[in-house]
Amino acid sequence: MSAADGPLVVGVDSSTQSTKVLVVDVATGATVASGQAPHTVTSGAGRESDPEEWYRALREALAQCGDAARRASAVSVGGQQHGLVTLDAQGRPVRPALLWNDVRSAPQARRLVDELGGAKAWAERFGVVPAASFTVSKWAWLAEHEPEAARATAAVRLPHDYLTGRLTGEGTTDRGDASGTGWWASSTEAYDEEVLGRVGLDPALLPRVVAPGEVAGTVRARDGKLPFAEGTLVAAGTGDNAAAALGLGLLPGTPVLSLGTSGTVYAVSRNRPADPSGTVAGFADARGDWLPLACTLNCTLAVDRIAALLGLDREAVEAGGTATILPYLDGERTPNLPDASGLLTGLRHDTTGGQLLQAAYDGAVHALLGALDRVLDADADPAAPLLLIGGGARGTAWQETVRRLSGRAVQVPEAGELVALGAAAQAAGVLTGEDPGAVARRWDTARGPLLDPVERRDEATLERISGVLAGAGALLGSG
Ligand SMILES: Nc1ncnc2c1ncn2[C@@H]1O[C@H](COP(=O)(O)OP(=O)(O)O)[C@@H](O)[C@H]1O
Ligand SMILES: O=C(CO)[C@@H](O)[C@H](O)COP(=O)(O)O
Repeated sequence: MSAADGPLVVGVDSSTQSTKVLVVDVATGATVASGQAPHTVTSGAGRESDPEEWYRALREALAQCGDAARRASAVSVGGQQHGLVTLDAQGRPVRPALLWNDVRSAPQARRLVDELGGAKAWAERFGVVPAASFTVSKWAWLAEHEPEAARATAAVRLPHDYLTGRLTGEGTTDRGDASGTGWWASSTEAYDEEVLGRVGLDPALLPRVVAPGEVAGTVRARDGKLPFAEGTLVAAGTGDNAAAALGLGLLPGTPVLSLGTSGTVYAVSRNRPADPSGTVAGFADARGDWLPLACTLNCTLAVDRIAALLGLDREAVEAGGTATILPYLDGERTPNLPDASGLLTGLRHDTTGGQLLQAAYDGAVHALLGALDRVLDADADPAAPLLLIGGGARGTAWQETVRRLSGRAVQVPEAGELVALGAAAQAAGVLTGEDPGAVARRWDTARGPLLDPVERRDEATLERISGVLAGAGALLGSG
């Protein structure tokens, strides 16, 4: 933390496990204060969180920033993508939010794909093929299972829209987060009335899509519990992956691997993506380009859970052995196996606990690397380092697994909170008129150690995992 040279901005990351807040000096990019507060996520069949708790966590994290937050001139919120927030006429949640990793909506997703012309038609029109994660599938689930809650809903929001609305009192979103709903068509860059009609959602319930660089509103301190002065600028905000892309000042050709509750792999592209296999979601970014992205449901939490079951520290991995783990503890999205559970095979008398733990890391990274080339444009430089971010990027076992299985150079930015930093860059952009990507590059946010590529990628392990996956169809719920 350092003294500030310029005006201050606040960047917020409201992600699955917690809210993180940074107060950043616009002139230098230095973090002058930070805060963090946890969220509660239900376990069991679904994954739900109370949006009011996100707001309490935001206030708590801001309070930890002390006077610095009170001096901020602009604020922006990055949030976990896809979550369905349903509000009543008073703006209060009708029920807890259905989160991106809640797979109960898988049957509704499959039905929507069939009803609107199949996967290819969806990819071409919407950029995405609905999976359980997408908001449209969640609304269809709600309408079917809790029709009273659907009827009581006066406004539908994404997590970052909800928090932005608590700041401004207005219903807004941005193209980045809207592109993960399944009711925003990437081909027209607008809400799609046909799909909304199909799931019985009135377009009037949806937020206004704020254009890149436009202000969402200003702080209205209606409850007096926020540190911001009334009139503080509020930027559009965006989904957490699009915010991290801003935070890295990402340019086309550089891939990002994010290791958090979700694992994601993505790149910025000037070309609108349309992958009919559904592996790569053709999201919009927050600046006017595109963000082809693949996402897994099982990343750091799944590997930490397996370490806990083995009674091992998360770094206690050992090389060798023949074990394969598909760590699909929450079902899986990439590959699209919402009904799957974790699978262990190849166990021998001499298999060690450390080898099992390494197999869990390998299984978590395998699916992400399988999509790596598909998120990059054909002319991307294969020597460009992979940027490794998210909580897991701090771990040596994660870093070494990615190096060994990708064969690429890996760069680990020193800045830990790239989603919050991206939101801060967006807030700085509305203050100074700069492009947020250029702000992040000026702040040199991607700076960090560069780990050389390994001599030879570990193809044998990747092939073994692919083989297990191909042969385990019925066990994984796809047979
Ligand atoms: N030093 C570390 N080494 C490995 N993993 C870590 C480390 N610190 C945090 N993590 C992992 O980071 C995860 C949280 O990452 P984060 O990106 O903040 O998640 P999310 O954005 O989904 O809330 C935790 O599940 C934890 O396993
Ligand atoms: O669903 C996706 C991306 O499509 C996830 O990446 C969510 O956006 C949640 O992110 P984290 O909380 O794991 O950062």
